[in-house]
Amino acid sequence: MEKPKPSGGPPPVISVRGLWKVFGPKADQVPDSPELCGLSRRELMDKAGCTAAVRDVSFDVSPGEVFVVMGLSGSGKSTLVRCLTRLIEPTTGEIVFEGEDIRGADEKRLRELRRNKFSMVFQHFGLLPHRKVLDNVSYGLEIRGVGRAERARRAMEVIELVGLAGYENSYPDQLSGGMQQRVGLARALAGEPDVLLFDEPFSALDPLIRRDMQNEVIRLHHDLGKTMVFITHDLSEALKLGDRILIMRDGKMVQCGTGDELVGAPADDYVREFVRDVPRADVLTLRWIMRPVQPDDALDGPELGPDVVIREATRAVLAADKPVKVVQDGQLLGIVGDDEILAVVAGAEVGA
Ligand SMILES: Nc1ncnc2c1ncn2[C@@H]1O[C@H](COP(=O)(O)OP(=O)(O)OP(=O)(O)O)[C@@H](O)[C@H]1O
Repeated sequence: MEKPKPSGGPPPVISVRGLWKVFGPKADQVPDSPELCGLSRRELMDKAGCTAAVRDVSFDVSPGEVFVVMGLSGSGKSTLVRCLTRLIEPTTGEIVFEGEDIRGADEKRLRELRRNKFSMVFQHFGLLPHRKVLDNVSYGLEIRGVGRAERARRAMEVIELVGLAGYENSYPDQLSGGMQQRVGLARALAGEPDVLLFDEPFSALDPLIRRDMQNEVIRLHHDLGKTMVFITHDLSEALKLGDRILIMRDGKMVQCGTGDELVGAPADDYVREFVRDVPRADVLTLRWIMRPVQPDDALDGPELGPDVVIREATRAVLAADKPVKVVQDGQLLGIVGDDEILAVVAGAEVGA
């Protein structure tokens, strides 16, 4: 099991350890059986009639983080995220949310958590067709027993936030797909959840609308700072939105890291293949290409931080007649010159 790295930051919002979800008649036996665990997907089905959708996954989500779960169809993304709120009951493992053991929660507490702490945004919006936008957005508040006037006030607030003011009295089928997904977003935000869970919310939208919606999520995240867990099978979406990305394959976590870690140091051939076509200069930072200082290096060149993306540093490095010093907190970490920049821009592999 890959151990999550300890972090010196605030305690995680969600902490998952050794999580398994196995479907099938002998599900409980699989996690503890080295023999069954060692079987391929096909063999496990033939031998025990089981599918291990999530296999021994561990990770932490930090407050305010956009945490992306990525993988091909069937890799276990939806099952993993549904296990977080026990919409799907895990087979074994630990899930701690804001310090509370979710697996120990009774039905009543789970309902409270799902209503008040988590909100989910789905691919197929899940809007109620006979209700106006305003009433769709305030539906969760209604279930919570919030009064009519307060519901309407809060719903209008989030309708404005997602750019739908003027459409509050429309019905869902009068709106485009992108607008319907904005209603889904507004509905998720209305209850002021601590965590937003997105299950491939933009997969059904056409590319331009999809880009708008991605930007909308970035803007909302910037404005509201909510913790988000976002499922996608699209690497460019993952890189655009995710502070960190967990890559799944056949239920297992293959790698969990920042976009530049996945691109600069893929854990295996599977991840390497995934990130192969990503333009390195757009994702990697100077940290990945700096070289140690040599005795004859001129040290009176310009300074840049190690987290500057190579694409943004290219002009400054090439324009300077001395190598650029990579400096953090007053400490010289390394040097970047024309050669290092050109090697990446020309497509050489870094860290592979
Ligand atoms: N209720 C279920 N019963 C049996 N097997 C299931 C069930 N739900 C999911 N699975 C299996 O678990 C595996 C993971 O499915 P899951 O839907 O989590 O993957 P995914 O990565 O979200 O895929 P997609 O992108 O297609 O939604 C698949 O092999 C799927 O067939």
